[in-house]
Amino acid sequence: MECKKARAYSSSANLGSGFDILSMAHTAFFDTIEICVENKNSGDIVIESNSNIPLEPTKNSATYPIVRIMEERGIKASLRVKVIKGIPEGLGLGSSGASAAAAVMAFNNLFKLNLSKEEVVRYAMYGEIASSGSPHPDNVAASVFGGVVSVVSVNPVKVVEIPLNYSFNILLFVPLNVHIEEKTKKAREMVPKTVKLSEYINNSRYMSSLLIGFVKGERDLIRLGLNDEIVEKARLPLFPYYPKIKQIAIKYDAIGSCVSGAGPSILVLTDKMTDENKIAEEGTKTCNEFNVECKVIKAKIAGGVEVERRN
Ligand SMILES: Nc1ncnc2c1ncn2[C@@H]1O[C@H](COP(=O)(O)OP(=O)(O)OP(=O)(O)O)[C@@H](O)[C@H]1O
Ligand SMILES: N[C@@H](CCO)C(=O)O
Repeated sequence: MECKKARAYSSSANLGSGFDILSMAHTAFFDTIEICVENKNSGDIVIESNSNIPLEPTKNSATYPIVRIMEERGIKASLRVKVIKGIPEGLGLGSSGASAAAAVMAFNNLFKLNLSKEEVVRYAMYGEIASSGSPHPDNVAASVFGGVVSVVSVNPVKVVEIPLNYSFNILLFVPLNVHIEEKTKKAREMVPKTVKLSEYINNSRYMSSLLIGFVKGERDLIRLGLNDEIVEKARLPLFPYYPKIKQIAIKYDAIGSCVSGAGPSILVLTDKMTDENKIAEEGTKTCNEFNVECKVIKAKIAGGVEVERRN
């Protein structure tokens, strides 16, 4: 029986005002997906997992993309898919997206499809439909490409890797005692359908500042760019502790802070000027004030999805 394993890292999407556009992969956590071909004459998929995720192939973000690839390309095979979760689910860390990215990459390798990275993203987006009902491309793009990415087009999928000329570390405030059923689906329903022109202009300024800050290596521009007047504001009830954590981050000279994806995790970018310990100490106290127990994870920018080489 032939098998392939792939690993994909966690991600924080919606960087600043980059809702559904800007995302970064980080080393905080990773998922591993192993796909084995049992035979090539039927199309059933059996899922095994170490975590409490759906085991119905069309409901699991790792396997729904595989179902769609097999349908689209007329591939018949009985598969055993092991979803080894390292990324906690429903916390804004791109858990569903990483599973999808790793599964598509493993399948791509197993069946020698030679998919481009953007085709891997296109198929992995089906995984986000399975988990949240919408094919948002940002988490999967970061898990596939690594680094910081901008999804500049979805039809066709076009992903641009952002050159980073400012080195930074990452702190993530990850709530341990928060579980919101279908969190991203609910969070997407909270986003307003229309916005004020002034909010649109300010958010466009922030995105411009963030991108230029990353490329030119200008700390102040990155800080200014990590703001959002539309989506974070609309979703604030999901993470009421965020404004105070953001203030603490700036007080102790972080580069900046924003919500990680649809939350409830919070992302803080730091460098040598930052007092990370004070941010961690006072930020976790802030979580406690809201009856939330936050764990602080230190991480760095991660690479893209990788097929594990059998030694
Ligand atoms: N392979 C999978 N990995 C993680 N979650 C999965 C997977 N398959 C289905 N799900 C379901 O998707 C939901 C988690 O996805 P959701 O989009 O809400 O959050 P997330 O992907 O963990 O983080 P983010 O907010 O960054 O998208 C859970 O209800 C989970 O049961
Ligand atoms: N852009 C997506 C990311 C989910 O992590 C959303 O905010 O719904």
